[in-house]
Amino acid sequence: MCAAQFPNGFLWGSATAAYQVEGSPLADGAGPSIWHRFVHTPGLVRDGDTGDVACDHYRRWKEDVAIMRRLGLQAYRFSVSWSRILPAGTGHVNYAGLDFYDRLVDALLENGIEPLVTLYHWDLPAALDDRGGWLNPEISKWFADYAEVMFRKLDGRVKKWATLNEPWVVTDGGYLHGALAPGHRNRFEAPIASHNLLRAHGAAVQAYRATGRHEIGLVVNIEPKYRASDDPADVAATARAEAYMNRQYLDPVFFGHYPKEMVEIFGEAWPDWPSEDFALIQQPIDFLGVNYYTRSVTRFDANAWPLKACAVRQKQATYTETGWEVFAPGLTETLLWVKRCYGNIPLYVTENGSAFFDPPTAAKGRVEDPLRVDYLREHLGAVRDAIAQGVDVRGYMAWSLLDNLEWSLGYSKRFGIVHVNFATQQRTPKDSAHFYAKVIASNGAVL
Ligand SMILES: CO[C@H](O)c1c[n+]2c([nH]1)[C@H](O)[C@@H](O)[C@H](O)[C@H]2CO
Repeated sequence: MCAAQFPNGFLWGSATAAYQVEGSPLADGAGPSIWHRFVHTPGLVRDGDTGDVACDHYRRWKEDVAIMRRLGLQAYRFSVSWSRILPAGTGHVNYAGLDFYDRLVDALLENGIEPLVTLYHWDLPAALDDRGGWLNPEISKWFADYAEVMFRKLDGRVKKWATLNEPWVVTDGGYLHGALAPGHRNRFEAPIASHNLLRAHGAAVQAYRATGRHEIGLVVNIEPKYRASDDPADVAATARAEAYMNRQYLDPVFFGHYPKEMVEIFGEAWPDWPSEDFALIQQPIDFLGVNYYTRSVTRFDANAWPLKACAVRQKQATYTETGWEVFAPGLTETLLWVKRCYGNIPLYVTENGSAFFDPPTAAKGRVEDPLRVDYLREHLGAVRDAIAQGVDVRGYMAWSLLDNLEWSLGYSKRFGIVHVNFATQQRTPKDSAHFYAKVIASNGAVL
């Protein structure tokens, strides 16, 4: 029997997000986003870091496309900054902003690199936040109108669209715990923001079906929950955690209802949703993007709000700089779980990667990152194992192409396979990039 392998046509790429790499947030008529506001609010981002320059990708995009070409990337997943396109979030279109993405897409295609475009990767126009943002039910129309501008401009050259990146993180970070923009801590707001994110997703998919000729999907983060013991309290806590992080978005999209645990988790803060909303949310999608980083061994914790569950640190495990256990089998399990629970919808691993401290360059022009090479090798093996067990995985996007702004953690955590010297903006492919290039060239055979 031949060794398990990746199918012909498997799409090998990498991923970034607008606010994390572009810089120049207000250039050429762009409006501010909630992240521009958040980073310029003292005390919210480590070391006072901002995305004002980031990786200067807004100006160095040609150089970055050339790096992708040299690495042999077949795809590049990036996000569009809504407030570059519609500075006020609705109304006037800023054509200079559109032109940036128009040129980027053409350059990618000229270099044989397929663009995968995420419409929303957390950087809501500040002007819409002033109108309630994700708490305002009108945002489903605002988002669909913005999406239509992008579809009209790029559809055809862009053949894979994702509406949202990780609605769970947007909600949990931005509205429940407050660590991310817009920094709210309100258990009554969180369900409303989350529900409106899903409504907006549905409205954008509906808009795409009217004019789009290719594929559109949703990107979710999935963190498999392993119970710490068979104690009923731990079993129940694990079920709550799985519902809250992993099923809260997939159940409505695929089944038209929320997991029953949501009422238990949010109590009086969980509204009765209008049934017509689920018809909007449940628009059929063409693929699902899965972002996987780690697992969580979960136990009951009476003090953990609002889940009453927490993760248990694993003694023998390796942990990344972001405190995440390295656990590659969890990626296989996650891909199998999606197939088992939601059917064999085409899947892309739209993010997978690790933050490790990169030692000073051993030799000029070289950045050794052995832990990231190991992480990449183990997790690509996990994808191959899922494919061998019948999961329709069609691509893998390494997070991230470049070291970049890790949101509230600033530039303190490096996920890139390409090192960025933020003082000089010099890019240096790390050993992990050179390893990934060999994986791509052999379609995974070198693993
Ligand atoms: C909770 O982990 C999430 O799956 C997740 C991890 N990550 C993400 N989501 C975001 O999509 C990226 O913008 C982050 O830079 C990246 C690394 O933190």
